[in-house]
Amino acid sequence: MVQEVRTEKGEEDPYSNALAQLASVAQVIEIDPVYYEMLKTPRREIAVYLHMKMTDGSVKSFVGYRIQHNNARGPYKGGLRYHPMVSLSETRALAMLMTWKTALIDVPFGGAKGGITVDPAQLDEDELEELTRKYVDSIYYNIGPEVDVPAPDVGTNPQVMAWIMNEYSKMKGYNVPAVVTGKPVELGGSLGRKEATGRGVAIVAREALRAIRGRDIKGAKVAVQGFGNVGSNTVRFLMEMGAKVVAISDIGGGRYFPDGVPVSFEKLYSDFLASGTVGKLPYGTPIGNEELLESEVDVLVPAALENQITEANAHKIRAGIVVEGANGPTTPFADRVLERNGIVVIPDILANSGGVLVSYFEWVQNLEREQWELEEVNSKLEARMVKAFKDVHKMAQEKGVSHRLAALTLSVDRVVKAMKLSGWH
Ligand SMILES: NC(=O)C1=CN([C@@H]2O[C@H](COP(=O)(O)OP(=O)(O)OC[C@H]3O[C@@H](n4cnc5c(N)ncnc54)[C@H](O)[C@@H]3O)[C@@H](O)[C@H]2O)C=CC1
Ligand SMILES: O=C(O)CCC(=O)C(=O)O
Repeated sequence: MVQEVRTEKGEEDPYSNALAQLASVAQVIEIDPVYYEMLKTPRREIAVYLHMKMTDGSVKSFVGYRIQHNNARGPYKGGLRYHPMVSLSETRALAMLMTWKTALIDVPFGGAKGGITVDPAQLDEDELEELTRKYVDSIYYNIGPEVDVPAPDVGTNPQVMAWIMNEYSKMKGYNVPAVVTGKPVELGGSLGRKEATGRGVAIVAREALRAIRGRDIKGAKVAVQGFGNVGSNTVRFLMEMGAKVVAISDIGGGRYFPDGVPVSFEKLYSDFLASGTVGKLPYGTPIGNEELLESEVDVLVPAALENQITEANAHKIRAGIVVEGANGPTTPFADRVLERNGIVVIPDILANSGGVLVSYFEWVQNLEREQWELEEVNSKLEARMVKAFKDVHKMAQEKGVSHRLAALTLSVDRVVKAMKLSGWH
């Protein structure tokens, strides 16, 4: 028993929830106690303090993390988050989720996550670049194409990835595109990576609705919370599939469209950019975040942050299925309530794995100095997402367990096998 690992208490502590998920797997398959103990904690935790001279001459300090959970199946892999609520517990939990996600979608990576506790909207472009470069300088010895490969997450984007690549490459003395994924295409990023997570969420929603409810995605009513990279692309591909997107939201508010979004996705997105938030779109009726989550739809996609479906609102959810675009949007308590109410949850590690899958494609392209056509990326993404869904669905049916437990069980089993074969003990 590792005594120093303490977690905050409460339903919404991300690391406690990640540990609870791991414990649930141990009820389904036998996990050698040595490996179970190893999986409960990350292999390495890095905390760095970044001191910055701001544009106005003041000095500010920020804390950044890189948590490396497991690398039995390959280099550590996972996104980098810039958000004021970034914490050690959250980053630990997200790193563990990445280990399960890479195993489930079966790419040769382990799991990691990084973050800086900062509101990027409060920094100007120069400050953001400087902060990113300082972070890279501080974790330089612990990242690299064969070591740990960061990628975008909440509050970061291809530009931030470009700075990471450049700072790392400067220190190496030569160009190292494979140190990071989600880069701009001009710098070796993969075609299709930016849209990949949302595309994958839409594919999994389509498959799940068909397999579980016997319904076609065409005409199905959908609500999507969050309109960033994942949320907006999920809306885009669901609209392309003919779904009726009746509610969308972001941090600035939401909009309800009883008959579906009344304009094309391109128009919706340009109106969103012009108004700066979904809450100020010139059409649709205003809808609150809670109301959106509780709307009566075939598919609900939480695609913002953790802990959106909790003890407080789980009993009010009226969706047919919940497809987790975000990481950790449903607490374990809420999971049980939804299951009892017959609402199927398609878990994060399956639903949003399209992002890391195309990150893997990007890494391969970088190592081989190749650029794949968009069609090749998208058709590989489609095939792998459909297969992953089918594997999880089959396991859920055979074992009579939730899709989350089936997905976690498949993943943990693969990671434990890799640890065992490598002789970890
Ligand atoms: N970017 C990626 O490729 C991947 C992201 N994810 C997960 O998807 C989720 C979203 O990530 P991104 O779209 O990349 O981040 P983002 O920073 O691009 O967008 C986040 C969105 O959530 C909204 N939001 C924040 N708080 C909200 C609230 N209380 N109510 C409604 N909306 C709120 C923001 O306004 C924004 O629209 C996160 O959980 C992330 O870890 C998972 C897999 C890959
Ligand atoms: O693309 C990646 O490497 C990881 C993206 C990520 O952070 C996630 O899937 O949660």
